[in-house]
Amino acid sequence: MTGQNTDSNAAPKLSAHGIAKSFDGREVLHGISFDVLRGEFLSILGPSGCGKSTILRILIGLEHPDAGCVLLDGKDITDAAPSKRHMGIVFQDYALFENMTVLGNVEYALRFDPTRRECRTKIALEALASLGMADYANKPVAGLSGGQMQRVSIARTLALSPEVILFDEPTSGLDADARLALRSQLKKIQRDHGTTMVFITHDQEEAFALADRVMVMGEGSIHQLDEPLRIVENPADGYVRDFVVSNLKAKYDSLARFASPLR
Ligand SMILES: Nc1ncnc2c1ncn2[C@@H]1O[C@H](COP(=O)(O)OP(=O)(O)OP(=O)(O)O)[C@@H](O)[C@H]1O
Repeated sequence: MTGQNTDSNAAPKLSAHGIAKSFDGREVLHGISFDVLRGEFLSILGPSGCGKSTILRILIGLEHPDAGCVLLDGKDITDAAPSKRHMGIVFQDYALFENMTVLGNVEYALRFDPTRRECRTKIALEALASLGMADYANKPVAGLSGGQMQRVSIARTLALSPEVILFDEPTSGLDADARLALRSQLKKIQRDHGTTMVFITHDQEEAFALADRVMVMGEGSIHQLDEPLRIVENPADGYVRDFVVSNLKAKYDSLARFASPLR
């Protein structure tokens, strides 16, 4: 694996060290280690079944690793409850209450936070505004498009001011226009809020369009972690070249404008 950190002086926000995980006697993660830098957008790219969601679930505490540890700001949180990790997660299927309004959904989680309960409507409206959904606040969720529902779901996570947001293929149910709109909103949130983001996808173009760095996974292991252009210019091995670079190149001949010739 190459290119762990772009700045060796930057303390990582989130780290995974030697994470291993088996299900039913089959090891699906083989001692994975990586850092996510403060305020960074890290895309985790890999084919279906390679272990992307399992990593995310371990980072947020929905699964416990068999070996290894998770650090947040250098502190071991491997055994901490998900609610104590200062992280939010956004799933592909939105997980909204369809019988409630847009505002009701975003306010819901804030009701359980004594420090924010009183001003939950203001916080929820600000989060919805960040996603361009403030005008929909009083509409029922049931009538929204998939892209709008996903934006509400992200606003609900953002309202809790997580230090890290994990995204589990949030665009895979959306059409091309909605995907593009959501991508630019995520980048804006990253810029405006300085939130550290980890985004998993099996779509090469999406991973490269969004990320400060991309982590390319094969079956349960990391092949390369680096900045997008560096991966394009210097794929670590044949797998990265075939799964990522050739794929991108086939999709976009224009890639040749900024990449050196593929070897
Ligand atoms: N709770 C579980 N019980 C048994 N097997 C599991 C469990 N969770 C994941 N797996 C298996 O672990 C492997 C990795 O799954 P994971 O969902 O992490 O992959 P993924 O890369 O996110 O795939 P996809 O892109 O299809 O969601 C798969 O073979 C999956 O079937």
